Order: sequence, then C-alpha cells, then structure tokens
Amino acid sequence: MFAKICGLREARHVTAAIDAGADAVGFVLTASPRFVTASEARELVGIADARALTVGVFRHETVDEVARLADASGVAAIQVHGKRTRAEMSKLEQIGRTLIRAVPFDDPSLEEDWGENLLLVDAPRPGSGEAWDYAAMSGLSEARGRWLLAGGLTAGNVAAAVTAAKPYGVDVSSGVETAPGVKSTELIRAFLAAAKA
Ligand SMILES: O=C(O)c1ccccc1N[C@@H]1O[C@H](COP(=O)(O)O)[C@@H](O)[C@H]1O
Repeated sequence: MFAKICGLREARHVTAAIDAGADAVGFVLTASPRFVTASEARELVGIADARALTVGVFRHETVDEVARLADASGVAAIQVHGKRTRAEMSKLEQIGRTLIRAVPFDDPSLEEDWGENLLLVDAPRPGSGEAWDYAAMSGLSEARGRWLLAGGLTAGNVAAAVTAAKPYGVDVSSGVETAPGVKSTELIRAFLAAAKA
C-alpha cells in the first residue's frame, strides 16, 4: 500500500515518516495551517533526499504560480486541488513533474482521465480531517487504476477504509497531528504501520 504523509513542516517529521515507510511526503505551498514557504520546502526536499516522492500541494494557484513554486521548492510532484479545467491540467502536465489531481468524492470527473499520473479522492474540504463514506469508492479501482484515498484517515480507520474503497494508496494530514499543523512522530508511525499492514 502506497502511503503519503502530508503537511510536513519539520525535518524530524520528514525523517520519521520516511524511516517508517512513507512512499511520499507532502509540503503545503498554499494557504493552510501547514503552509511552508518554497525555501522551507526546498530544505525539507533535501532532507527527503529522494528516499520518498516529494509533493508540493496547491489549491487556488494559477498554473504559472504552481510552476514557479515547484521550481523554487524542487518538489518532484505537484498535487493540485480546487476547480480545474482540462486545459489547465494539460498545462500543469507540461510542468514536467508527477501530477496528482485532487478531487472531492462527489466530483463528476472522477472516472475521467485528465492526464494526471495519480488521482486523489478527498473530502470536500481538503486538510479538514473530515471522514466520509469511503465505501462509495469501491467501484472506482478497476476503472481508474492508480488512485489515492484521503480525507479524515487515521491509524484507527485506515485499515477499514482501504478494505472498503480498495485504493492504490492513502494520504493523511490531520490524522497524524495533535493540533492543526502540529505533526506527531508517534501518530505518523502508527498510521504507517496500520496502512502498510
Ligand atoms: O492540509 C492542508 O491544509 C491542505 C490545504 C490545501 C489543500 C490540501 C490540503 N491537504 C490535503 O488534504 C487531504 C486530506 O487531509 P486530511 O488528512 O483530511 O487532513 C490530503 O490529501 C492533504 O494532502
């Protein structure tokens, strides 16, 4: 099971996540309690040292702004939330990094391939920690191939969520925090142990 730990802001949490088996680590470059500047993200990308996929997370930024921040931070992948068009997705593809298209679970384009490398299916409010009916995605796997499940996951519910939705991987932020933006090494380890089991 592919696992991404998102919203990391401290070197020790990047190291802990990768040492515990994270396949990807995410840095939020958009407005959020987990916001990091491009130069802070660049330091964290260096700590990851190519041992995990480094992901920059964006929401309302234009394609040009995403490209600029991806360059400045050095992330290997871009994860784009927010209302996007196919035309924008084509331009985002041309940035030349792994492209993750994030959509809420009720998005009508869920089944469509918009050129992304990975689809991420999330709660309507990204980063809110709100759980939803993961079983509603049980039919998605065959049609979509590789997609990630997110939104309100924790060490306590990830196993049941994976059984219900059958994703390729999982993504978590709030569920490994003690308060918004405050990550916990123990919760990161517990989440990865549960997800990988
Ligand atoms: O984490 C944020 O603050 C955030 C802000 C803007 C866009 C995405 C954000 N995070 C993503 O939200 C999902 C689920 O988060 P949670 O586990 O429910 O807190 C995850 O994909 C994060 O990458």
